[in-house]
Amino acid sequence: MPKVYLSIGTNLGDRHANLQTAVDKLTELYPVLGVSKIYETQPVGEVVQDDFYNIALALDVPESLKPEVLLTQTQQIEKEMKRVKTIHWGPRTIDLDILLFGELSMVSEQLTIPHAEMANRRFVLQPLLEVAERISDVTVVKQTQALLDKTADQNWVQPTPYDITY
Ligand SMILES: Nc1ncnc2c1ncn2[C@@H]1O[C@H](COP(=O)(O)OP(=O)(O)OP(=O)(O)O)[C@@H](O)[C@H]1O
Ligand SMILES: Nc1nc2c(c(=O)[nH]1)N=C(CO)CN2
Repeated sequence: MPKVYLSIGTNLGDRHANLQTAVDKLTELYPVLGVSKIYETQPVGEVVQDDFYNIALALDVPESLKPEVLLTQTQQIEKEMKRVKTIHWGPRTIDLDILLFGELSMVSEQLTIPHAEMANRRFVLQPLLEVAERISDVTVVKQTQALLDKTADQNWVQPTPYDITY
């Protein structure tokens, strides 16, 4: 069964509750293999906005699952959580990104996998490394560690004492 890694971010409202709600909705769809700690992270990009909470998690998905279907499901969760699209890269209740989908590498109008920006984002790589370590995914640990070592992004990423339950 392919492993899918997602990144989830929020910087509006009750950030801990937003992450927990998104994970609860995902557990109704697929078994969750592991979740990182919650990280508080400095906003990346030009927009002046509040700090984010970010997590990464791993899902066990069926071989038959098409990435486009997963995207529709993650976008449905965003909709249900009343994510309102306003400013590009601006504040959001919840944002779910597909980072890795098994061994798949693809670029289409809708989807780029692995995620196009992940290599430059400490707020993605740090939680991804942690969850890959938690589930002993040696390949992803190695790849992610190499990317983290290279990242020039200086924005801070710090673990919070909060955990997601699943
Ligand atoms: N790996 C991926 N995971 C999720 N979405 C992706 C991925 N690759 C491409 N996309 C596309 O990115 C589009 C925009 O995603 P999203 O709304 O999260 O954008 P953003 O980078 O957060 O910026 P914006 O502030 O413009 O919304 C989605 O509609 C989706 O089609
Ligand atoms: N720290 C942090 N910064 C961001 C984030 C995010 O999730 N975390 N998401 C963004 C839009 O995709 C833009 N900037």
